[in-house]
Amino acid sequence: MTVTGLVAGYGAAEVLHGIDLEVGDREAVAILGPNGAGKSTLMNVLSGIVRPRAGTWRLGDTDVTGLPPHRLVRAGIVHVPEGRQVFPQMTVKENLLLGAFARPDRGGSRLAAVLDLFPRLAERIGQDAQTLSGGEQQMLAIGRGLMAEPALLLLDEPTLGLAPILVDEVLARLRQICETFGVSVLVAEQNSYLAGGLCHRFYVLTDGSVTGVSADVVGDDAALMSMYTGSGADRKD
Ligand SMILES: Nc1ncnc2c1ncn2[C@@H]1O[C@H](COP(=O)(O)OP(=O)(O)OP(=O)(O)O)[C@@H](O)[C@H]1O
Repeated sequence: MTVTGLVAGYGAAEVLHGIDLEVGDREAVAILGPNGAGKSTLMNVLSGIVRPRAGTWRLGDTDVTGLPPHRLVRAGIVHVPEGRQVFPQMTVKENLLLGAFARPDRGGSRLAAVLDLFPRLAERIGQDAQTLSGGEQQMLAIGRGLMAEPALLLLDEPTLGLAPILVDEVLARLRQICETFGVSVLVAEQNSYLAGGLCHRFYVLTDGSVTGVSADVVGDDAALMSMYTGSGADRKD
């Protein structure tokens, strides 16, 4: 995906002032940034929930700028929003099959691949989603996103509020998602150390703009903090 000059906001407030970024095929790319930087706004624009004021985004050769959410899903952009939004009174299997609504003919084979990726879900296939732990619900939300056969998966803070052991288990799947499913991933995270070892490339979102940074900067708390607070840091050019 290639995003160019994306501007978005709410009412009088402009939150994104011209975002340029790139996610390559089968790449896991992280958007890092402090609270309120605009990470969710970016995800919501790219998935059609918030309308942009300017800018374009393309998936491969296709201009998908401003399409409504259901058409973006069909085009291959699938959003797993912050907060593990599963259907609580439906089973794990029902939640997963709902994710395949755009491609019902291929739901069965996809289900097997998702259950291979998350064996915890396979063990709980008939259980209501509301009875899963927080980490298992997050796996279910990601699994449901994969059921739609995305080309690009947008993950908004997938580790928020999870116990450390489940954080590792969820994030360890990122590379596997790219490699096994042939999917590109754009993941928004506040915690750089979580994304550091797992993503291929990194951007920092501050003041409504993004800057590409190297893994070294991501691993350097002081450098990141100075970017977050606007006191300058190493750029990767
Ligand atoms: N629906 C909305 N209406 C008005 N302002 C909004 C709305 N959603 C977000 N904002 C504002 O836009 C700014 C960016 O918010 P956003 O949720 O995109 O940031 P974020 O980086 O995802 O933050 P966090 O890490 O805390 O989730 C904030 O100032 C927020 O108050």
